[in-house]
Amino acid sequence: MIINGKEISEKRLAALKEEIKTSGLNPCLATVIVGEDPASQMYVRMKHKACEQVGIKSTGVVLPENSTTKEILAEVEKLNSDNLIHGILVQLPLPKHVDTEAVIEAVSPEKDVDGFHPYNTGRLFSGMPEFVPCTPGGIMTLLKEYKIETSGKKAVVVGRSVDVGRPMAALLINADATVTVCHSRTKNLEDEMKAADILISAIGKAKFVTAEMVKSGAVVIDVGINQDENKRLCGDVDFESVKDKVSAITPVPGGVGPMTIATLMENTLKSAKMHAKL
Ligand SMILES: Nc1nc2c(c(=O)[nH]1)N[C@@H](CN(C=O)c1ccc(C(=O)N[C@@H](CCC(=O)O)C(=O)O)cc1)CN2
Repeated sequence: MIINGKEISEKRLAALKEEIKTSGLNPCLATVIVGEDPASQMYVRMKHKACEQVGIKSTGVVLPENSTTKEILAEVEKLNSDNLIHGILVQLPLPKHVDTEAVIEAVSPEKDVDGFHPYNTGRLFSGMPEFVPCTPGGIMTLLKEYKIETSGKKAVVVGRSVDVGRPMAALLINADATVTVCHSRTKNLEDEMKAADILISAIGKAKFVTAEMVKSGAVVIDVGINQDENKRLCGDVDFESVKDKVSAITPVPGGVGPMTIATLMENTLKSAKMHAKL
């Protein structure tokens, strides 16, 4: 089975549009982008377009590549204190000279729709999630939509990044899976991967995962955003070799990516609802 993230994200966005229309709320998302990385510019454009699609207001702060950490923090502070803004996201990666952790920590936890602030990661790891990072959150939605059982399953997450691998592991633990996190220092990576009922690949290497590395009937979720030898977008998984061996697999494009954006929209509405109660 091919897990169609594009279709599920469209369905979720349509439901969100209806909910916002009747909610009486005026959710608003602010994006911050530093520099001119074309991929980051494209993702930010996609986020503003999704806002328009569902009826969320959006506003964008664009800062030059050579902005200092202090200048970025000042912009984030302005957004924190603007009562009309419910969600703030700083597009990552930031330029190398910027203190990314300081910027992430500067976003008010109540507006942290990316779920990257230590307050929100702490809540997630304590089993009391509030804002969940959008990519792993979107993956959990896909698993639920396709009725893929997690309880008691062996899940292997390859990658330990703060934005994907770690929160993914926490979400799977919260969903009663038995979770192994693998990374660049893991011994016998292939053996670990082959033991997985659910394999989440966030490695960042084009077509790294081949059929020999996955168990028959496993569920394979591909978080990779890479380019193949012909400069075409591809995932971490060699889709053609793996798809016939597994019970379910996400394609790239059209799998996890669209769910990242749909989850961001859901988090923004959630934030607007929380602010309305304050
Ligand atoms: N502040 C954040 N920065 C980044 C995040 C994030 O969640 N918050 N995630 C990624 C990039 N990202 C969103 O920002 C993102 C990546 C990919 C997609 C997507 O829909 N991809 C499509 C293909 C699009 C294409 O044609 O290239 C797909 O997979 O089908 C959406 C969002 C890093 N930074």
